[in-house]
Amino acid sequence: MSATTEAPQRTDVVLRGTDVAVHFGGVKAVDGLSFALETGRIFGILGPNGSGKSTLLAAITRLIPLTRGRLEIDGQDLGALKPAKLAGLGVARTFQTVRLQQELTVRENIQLGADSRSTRAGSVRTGVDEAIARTGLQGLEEHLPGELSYGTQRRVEIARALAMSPRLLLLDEPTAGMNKTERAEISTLLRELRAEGLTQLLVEHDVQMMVETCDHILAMNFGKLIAEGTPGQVVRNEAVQDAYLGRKWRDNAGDR
Ligand SMILES: Nc1ncnc2c1ncn2[C@@H]1O[C@H](COP(=O)(O)OP(=O)(O)OP(=O)(O)O)[C@@H](O)[C@H]1O
Repeated sequence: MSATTEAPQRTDVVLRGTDVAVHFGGVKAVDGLSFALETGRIFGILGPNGSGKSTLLAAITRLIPLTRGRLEIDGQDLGALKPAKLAGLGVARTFQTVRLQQELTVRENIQLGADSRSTRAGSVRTGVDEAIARTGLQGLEEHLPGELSYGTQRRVEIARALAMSPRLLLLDEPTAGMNKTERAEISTLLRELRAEGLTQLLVEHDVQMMVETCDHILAMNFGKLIAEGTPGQVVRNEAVQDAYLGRKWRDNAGDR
């Protein structure tokens, strides 16, 4: 890992969840999660399909109400906040399926992010041109999303989120549809942003990418936390291997 992608040593909590639960009738999509995301670190959520990862992100962004528990950004209770106020708190996200304005160009989509920019202390300032450059979209600014590959559209989503100058960036499978080289580029970008102090929460099925990118991983199954720790600790955890990874990761996790 290069010096520019090291995690800064800070300990203040950006997002805290206490006994967070989201139930859909009898389905306990998220069921009593407690966690603390400290400033300037990359947190990952690992788990099989249906384990509650996207529901947790939706709860954090106030798209789905909590059944129980509490979420706080910088100590402020999210339950009392309208979803539209989240950008002002510096929370930006990308979605599992691309959600770009199809009739707007790449630049115009990214400008939308800049228009809802956070002015909050601790946010990472990124202008529209810088967001375009950092996500490798130069030359594509005047294209419509439909003219771009799926992987490139996902980069536009990341650029739009960066243009919001976030303090907390939530990424739901940001590298889905990307090839190995593109995934490595995104991993490098996320680690550069971490070095600038940006706290990130990453949901991703590519375990290798998670191991290489994250400082701390929360592993979920059936809405509950089954393990957490460094990537190495989590991929060596037997419950995680049984639920999701398979045993090949036991001896193959590296030292992280
Ligand atoms: N709006 C909803 N209404 C009812 N059940 C839902 C709703 N959204 C999610 N669920 C259920 O909640 C559980 C958790 O789903 P969720 O999409 O959060 O899992 P996930 O870990 O993100 O899965 P994937 O990896 O496939 O994206 C699943 O059983 C799902 O069917």
